[in-house]
Amino acid sequence: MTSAPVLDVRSLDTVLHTPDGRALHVLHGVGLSIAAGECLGVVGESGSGKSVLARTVLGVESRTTRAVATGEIRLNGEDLLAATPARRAELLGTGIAMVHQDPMTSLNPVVRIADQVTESITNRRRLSRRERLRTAAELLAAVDVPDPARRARAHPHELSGGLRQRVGIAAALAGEPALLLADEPTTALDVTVQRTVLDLLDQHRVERGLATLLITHDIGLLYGRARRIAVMYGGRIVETGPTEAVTRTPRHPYTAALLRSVPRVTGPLRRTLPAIPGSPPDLTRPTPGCPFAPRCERATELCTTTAPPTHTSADGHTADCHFPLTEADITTPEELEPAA
Ligand SMILES: Nc1ncnc2c1ncn2[C@@H]1O[C@H](COP(=O)(O)OP(=O)(O)OP(=O)(O)O)[C@@H](O)[C@H]1O
Repeated sequence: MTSAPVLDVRSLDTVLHTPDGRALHVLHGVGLSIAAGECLGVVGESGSGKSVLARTVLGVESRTTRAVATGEIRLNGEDLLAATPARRAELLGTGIAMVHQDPMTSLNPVVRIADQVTESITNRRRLSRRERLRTAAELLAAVDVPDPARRARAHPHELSGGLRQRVGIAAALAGEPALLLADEPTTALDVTVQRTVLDLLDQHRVERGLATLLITHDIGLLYGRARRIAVMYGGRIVETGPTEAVTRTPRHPYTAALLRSVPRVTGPLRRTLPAIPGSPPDLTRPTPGCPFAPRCERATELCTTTAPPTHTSADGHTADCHFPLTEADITTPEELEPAA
């Protein structure tokens, strides 16, 4: 990569302080970077810390839980963890924008679409009602919302789920951010609508040179979209590298298990999907070793007592594991076909 990354995260730890007085150490030493126009796919099971990572980068907390982040988050070189609250607020929408899982929860039901789509613009300068409607219609047209002038006057409940997600994307793009965080942006949508929404995100990423962090629990969605993948487990990035390398020759046993649980699209019509035995780590009981050890077939005592080293290949493929898989161990390539 020659250009400086748009997003550069190093040694990021996030601890959540819950209203009942617990301190949950969710993110551990997370590092990643995304260049302009690049899509990084972040994949992992439920509870692996993907959303906490996105919220930490965005700089927003849930209403009840205070988040304390340490390490480095740089946006075009600017140290966000050292930025003032006023500066972070200024960057919301204009530097970093987020597309949420369920647009019904991120859109305000009683506010007209035009006012929501133009919010990151009107936060900075006044627009007349007529200007808001015209700008919103342009933004909606750019994300292929049919009849945009009429939709700009509507409220969220008057639109289908797919159109609401397009409104969410229009609102995210309105402030011309450098970085887009998309947290399971199509989970709430029908399978047929999912692809068109992901294609739309791809189109704007390429056209605008947007750095995109695409969060999903479905590794199959990332084929052909993400140049690189980061696999999260227990709040850590346990494997990362070019999509092709990570999916064809996974090094971490967790990634291999995740890949085995992707539905195959060739061969016999149905087979039972292997779930990964065991459950995700309990954040209230941190382990000194590898968080995946209790579920890993390859684990030895070393794995439960000692943090795993990072193995790095020349193509930037890394895996944090005492006993990474080798070519000889891998059985997934013949089984895996990119999701159609
Ligand atoms: N506001 C909160 N208060 C307490 N615990 C939280 C809060 N938000 C997240 N957590 C905990 O942090 C951990 C990581 O959660 P996170 O939502 O980031 O996972 P995820 O990988 O995004 O999962 P999913 O795919 O289900 O969205 C979980 O154990 C979760 O229970």
